[in-house]
Amino acid sequence: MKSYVHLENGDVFTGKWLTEQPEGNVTGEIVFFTGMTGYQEVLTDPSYKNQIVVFTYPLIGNYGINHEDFESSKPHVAGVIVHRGDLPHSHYNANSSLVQYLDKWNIPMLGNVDTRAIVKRIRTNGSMQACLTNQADLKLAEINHANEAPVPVVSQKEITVHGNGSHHIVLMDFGYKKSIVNYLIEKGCKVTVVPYNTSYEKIASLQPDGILLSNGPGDPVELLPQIDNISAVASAYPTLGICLGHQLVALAFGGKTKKLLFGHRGANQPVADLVNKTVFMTSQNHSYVVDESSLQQTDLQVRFLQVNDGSVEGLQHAKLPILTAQFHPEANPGPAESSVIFDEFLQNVKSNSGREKVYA
Ligand SMILES: NC(=O)CC[C@H](N)C(=O)O
Repeated sequence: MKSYVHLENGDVFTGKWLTEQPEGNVTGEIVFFTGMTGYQEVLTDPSYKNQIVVFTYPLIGNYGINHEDFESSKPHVAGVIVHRGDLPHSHYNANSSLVQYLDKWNIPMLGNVDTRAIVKRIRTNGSMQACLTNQADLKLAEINHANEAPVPVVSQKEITVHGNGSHHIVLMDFGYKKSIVNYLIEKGCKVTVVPYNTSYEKIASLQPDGILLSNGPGDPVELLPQIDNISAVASAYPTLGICLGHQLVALAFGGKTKKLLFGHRGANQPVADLVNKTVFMTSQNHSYVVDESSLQQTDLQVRFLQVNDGSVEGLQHAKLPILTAQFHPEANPGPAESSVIFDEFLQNVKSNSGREKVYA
């Protein structure tokens, strides 16, 4: 039976279900990921909540699914589009196939799709809404189905503590990837993960040495009701913002964000560090960027730039120990060379230790 990918602009592509076929139509924003590997991390990164991911590498699933590479406890993507995704897998660490894993969570995967043609269309028309379905004809309203704001759904509801190192980092969870916590623990931190809307007062009562504003799904502007709280927290402690966390710092200190035509998602995105005069390869997954022109009247300075399109990839504050990265210094999937960002953050944490916590 033929199945279809309908794009918001009217384009239709055919495919075949490689997983159980879904009960109804599956809608979401269609985006593409260019890494050759890393599908397990992508599927379980909460930043992909409500998105349909097209994998550009034509052979997905060939090393199966293992116990170690999850970025959270379950997959968050709305659907998956591949060229081939059901060939037998082989890896010493694998304990299920990609198809078995997706079926367990009722996430549909459409295969035999001309993924290159879809990606070319997204690159021209921009990211858009899409629908995976058995129906050859669909009305635009059925494709343009709005999804609920994703951060309140993916952020954890309880406070949890991880590791027992000597630097205490409070991570505000907008949809965090496990690798961020693992990195901090490896570097000698105790990490307290708190829900995205935890108040400044509650965070202060935890006596953090530093704050990590995590990655997460959706448009940063959806979190404007939280922005005064985020500003109070970031102004009071050495802070590192990653991806959505970076965008939230920009909004909290007077900057603006805007949507890229088709986003950056992959494992070979070059970034220039304007302070250290270096270029490194990074792992990325974002649709939105900080608008450089909006930073002029603020205390935020551009620290990192995308080499391919010149967009803002990170910031530092002129007076406060605040550092941000649009890319993922924790990598997973992808190159780990930008993990030095964690060292710089922890240096800020150490330099601040023993001082009054509140700068104001
Ligand atoms: N990985 C992220 O944190 C993504 C940030 C934001 N949701 C974006 O798409 O730009």
